[in-house]
Amino acid sequence: MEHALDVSGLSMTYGSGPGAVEALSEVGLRLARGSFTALMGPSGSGKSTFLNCVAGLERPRAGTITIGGRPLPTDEAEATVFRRERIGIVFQGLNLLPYLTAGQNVELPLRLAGGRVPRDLARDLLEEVGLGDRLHSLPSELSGGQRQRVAIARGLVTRPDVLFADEPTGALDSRSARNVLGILRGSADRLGQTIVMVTHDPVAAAYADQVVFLADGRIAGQMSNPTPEAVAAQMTHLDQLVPASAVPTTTKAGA
Ligand SMILES: Nc1ncnc2c1ncn2[C@@H]1O[C@H](COP(=O)(O)OP(=O)(O)OP(=O)(O)O)[C@@H](O)[C@H]1O
Repeated sequence: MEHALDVSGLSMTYGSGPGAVEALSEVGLRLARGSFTALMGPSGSGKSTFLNCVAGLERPRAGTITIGGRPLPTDEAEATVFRRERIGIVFQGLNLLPYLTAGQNVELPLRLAGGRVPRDLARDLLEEVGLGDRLHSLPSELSGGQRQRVAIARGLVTRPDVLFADEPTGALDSRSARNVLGILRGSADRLGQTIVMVTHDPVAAAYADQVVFLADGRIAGQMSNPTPEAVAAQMTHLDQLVPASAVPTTTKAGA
C-alpha cells in the first residue's frame, strides 16, 4: 500500500566535532492516507527537527522521505516547488501576511505556485473552518484562534499529501483550541487529509488516531486510539520505554 508519508532511517546532526548534537537517529514512520497523527516527546527530543526535515525545510544527514509516493527532492529549488504543491504547513513562524485579507492569505500558496485559483475556493475553505463570513477581514481584525483557522485553511488549499502542524493550539485558550482540533479532525474524516501534529498537550493528542512518541531523537513508542489519560501516563514514563523495534505503521482509526 502506498503511504501518504514514508520515512526511513532519518538521521539529523547539528554541528560537528565534540559539540555535535544528534537530533534524530534512524527514525522511521509510515502514515496511511487520511490518518491524523500526533507527535509527542520531551523538549529537545527532536519533534521540530523531524517536522522540518519531512516538510523539506531542513536537509537531514541521512534517510529517505517519500510523500504521496514521491521522494522529497534533495535539490533546493525542486524541494521548494514540491513543498508548495504537495505539503501543507501550519507552523508558528509562518504567520499570515498582515496586509492580505483572510481570503487572499488562503489563496496565496496557489498564487505562488502559479496555479489558477478557482473562484470560490477561499470562501469554501474558510467555510470549512467556520469563517465563511470573514473572507475580507484582515488578520488584525481576527482573534488568535480565528487566525489559526485561516492558517489551516491556507495549509489545505493545495490539497496537500500531508498537512504538518507544529503546536497549532499552543497559543490558544481551551475553547479555541478545541475548535481548531475539531477542524483538523474533520479534515481527516471528511476530506481524507493526512495530518501530522506536534503537540505537548495530551488532550490535543487525543484528537488524533494515533500518537507517536519521540525521545532522544528516536521513536520511543506508539499509541492507537489515544485518550488524554493514557497519553499523559505514557509521557511520564517515556524514558522507561523500550525503543520500538519496528517502524510504526499507522492506519486510520478503525481501518
Ligand atoms: N539549529 C540548531 N542548531 C543546533 N542544535 C539544534 C538546532 N535545532 C535543534 N537543535 C538541537 O536538536 C535537538 C532536538 O531539537 P528539537 O527542536 O527538534 O526538539 P523538540 O522536541 O522540537 O523540542 P521542543 O519541544 O522544546 O520544541 C535538541 O538537542 C536541540 O538543542
